Amino acid sequence: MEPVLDPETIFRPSYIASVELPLRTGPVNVEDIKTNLSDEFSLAASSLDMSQPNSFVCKEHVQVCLRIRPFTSSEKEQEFQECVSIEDSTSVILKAPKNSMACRLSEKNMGQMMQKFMFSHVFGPETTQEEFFEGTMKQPVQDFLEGHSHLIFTYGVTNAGKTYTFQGTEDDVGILPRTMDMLFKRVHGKMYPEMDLKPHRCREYIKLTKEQMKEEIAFKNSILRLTKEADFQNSNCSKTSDESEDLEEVTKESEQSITTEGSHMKFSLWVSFCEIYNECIYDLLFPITNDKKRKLLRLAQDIKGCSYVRDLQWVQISNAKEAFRLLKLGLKHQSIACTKLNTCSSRSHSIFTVKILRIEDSKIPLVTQVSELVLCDLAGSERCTKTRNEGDRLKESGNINTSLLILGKCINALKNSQQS
Ligand SMILES: Nc1ncnc2c1ncn2[C@@H]1O[C@H](COP(=O)(O)OP(=O)(O)OP(=O)(O)O)[C@@H](O)[C@H]1O
Repeated sequence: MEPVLDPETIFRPSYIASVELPLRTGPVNVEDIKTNLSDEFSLAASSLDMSQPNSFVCKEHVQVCLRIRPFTSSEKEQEFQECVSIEDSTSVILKAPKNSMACRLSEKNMGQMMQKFMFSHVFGPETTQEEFFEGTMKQPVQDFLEGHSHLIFTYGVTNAGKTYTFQGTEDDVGILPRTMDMLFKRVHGKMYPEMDLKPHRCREYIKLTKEQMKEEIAFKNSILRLTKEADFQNSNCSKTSDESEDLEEVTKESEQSITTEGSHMKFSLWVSFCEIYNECIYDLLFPITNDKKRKLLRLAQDIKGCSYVRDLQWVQISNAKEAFRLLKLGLKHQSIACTKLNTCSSRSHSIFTVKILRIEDSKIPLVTQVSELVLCDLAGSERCTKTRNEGDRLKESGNINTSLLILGKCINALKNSQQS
């Protein structure tokens, strides 16, 4: 069914923000999640050198890119096309839709109101998935491989195109599968073969005993077996590529593996996938307990005060295909429902995290660095018309507090990067 178009909400840009996290993140006070963060924002902003124009961007700690999706066929029939115009590669002009209340009011008072917005980069409707990946993700992925942590998130109201940008479609995959493909192409031939070193808490790692390693391998096998069952034939929401054929096209440059590392440097890659749904955190890779309930996870802090999700499963992956299989398994468990504008709307914030252990592979392997790449697809704030998951009582997401948790992480990163 075609969605009902609402002139007040028709301009639906989506944003992708990329935050470089400092090597050591400082404490995130879990209680702060419920506080008003506007003060924090101004604090972080005031600690920047504001004599520099646009100093967020100058220092390159935060990049905010705007992607404007093409109009759908039903939108084309409406008179919305003139609402947004791209001025140049970093700015857009917005006008209220002609028949909207905002337009009528502004015309009455002072003529049609226009607003200009600036971004790190603006991507127009003709931008392909490949071009968008090249323009936004290639550098962060490269930095990540060199040991810098990054937080990437898509942000926008329902139907803006966040999930399309994040996951993509079967024919044209989005930034997440492309990221995994680039990562594995780069570390090709340099994978650490054992599973004895595992990320732990925030940026730590642990050495597994032989017994623990066996358990780890058994767990990985059981998860991968589950992924075989996780096809999307019964789902209306098949959003990812089945196999990695499309990914062959990802940047030619990315096909070169890392050559700058010492010959003993190896990489161990681990992923986790969770969602925040109505303020509760669930593991998307291991969601069902014996009593068929989803296990609720909690935020915790390590001794340095860095926050992490306790008991979240980390799975070691050996190639991009394994990563896609885990992504698909997780998506099967994600909370999805209908909104007025999107029949297949993500109702939770999904967080896919990749951790890389850089390992000096000598007689006694030594982890020299743990870095993380956090990819969040934030739910658009909108009331649902019906839920997909039977028995769901809570039908709304886009929850303010959980969004603030992620924003809080950004602020924290900003503050720390000012200090360092
Ligand atoms: N760049 C694009 N090119 C073509 N189609 C797009 C593009 N971006 C989004 N779409 C289409 O627009 C619709 C809405 O996109 P999507 O589901 O990604 O929105 P969303 O922001 O994730 O919404 P929600 O928050 O409700 O989950 C989908 O049908 C999607 O295929």
